[in-house]
Amino acid sequence: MIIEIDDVRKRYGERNAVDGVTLSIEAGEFFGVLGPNGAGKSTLVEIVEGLRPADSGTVTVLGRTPWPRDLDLLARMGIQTQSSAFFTRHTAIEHLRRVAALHRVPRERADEVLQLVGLQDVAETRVEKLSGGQRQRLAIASALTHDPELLFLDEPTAALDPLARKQFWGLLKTLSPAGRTIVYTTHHLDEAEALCDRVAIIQSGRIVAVDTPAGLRQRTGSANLEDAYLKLVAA
Ligand SMILES: Nc1ncnc2c1ncn2[C@@H]1O[C@H](COP(=O)(O)OP(=O)(O)OP(=O)(O)O)[C@@H](O)[C@H]1O
Repeated sequence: MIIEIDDVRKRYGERNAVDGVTLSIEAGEFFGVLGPNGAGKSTLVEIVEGLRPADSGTVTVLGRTPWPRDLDLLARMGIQTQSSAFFTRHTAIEHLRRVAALHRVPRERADEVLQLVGLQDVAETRVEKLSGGQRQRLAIASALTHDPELLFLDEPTAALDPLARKQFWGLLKTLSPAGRTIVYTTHHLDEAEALCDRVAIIQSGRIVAVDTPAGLRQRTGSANLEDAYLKLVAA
């Protein structure tokens, strides 16, 4: 298992943001984390990333404990967030070269990841001039620069129009070759259905279901994951 979460809890005042979650994610899985606003998805994922501590329970990531912060472990993870930081006055390629330098990987890796996310045509465009979709691609390229074994994606298609979003799926599908594990948080259930090997549905800090999209459809007698999700969170 790449990620093992055992009875993790996190409270903010009176609120149980994460309320006893136990979950394992295998190497090479494209794993979706789904759930309503405020369900505790970000809190759980941030605990796994080592960005915040749990109150109780244990988390093991790549055989190590993410909190207190483990720099060796961080070097093996790529994290794309909604607020991914950019060197905005740089061009796209300069930005990626800075990121490559921070990770101490060869400069050429910047060109590789630029190409991987399809941004070669805007290599010399300043980051602040990129469109929302191009920035999303750049955020993913940044998270991939050091070729992490484990990649966290937080709503990578949030800023995209419906057509661009579908086109983006092609890119997302290429991100998990060679056993890379992906933990992917989203509200887009069609996307989760198209991309994820398994998903966890979280509600009020607890796991409602963990299964393949097909398993959830079958279990709930639903035509698609969105219907299955709506039945499960309403139950
Ligand atoms: N730093 C914090 N301080 C206090 N409460 C917090 C903090 N972070 C999250 N919460 C609360 O914990 C609960 C879970 O929030 P979290 O952001 O993990 O949910 P989420 O599932 O990621 O939601 P969304 O889909 O809206 O991003 C919410 O009630 C939220 O208000």
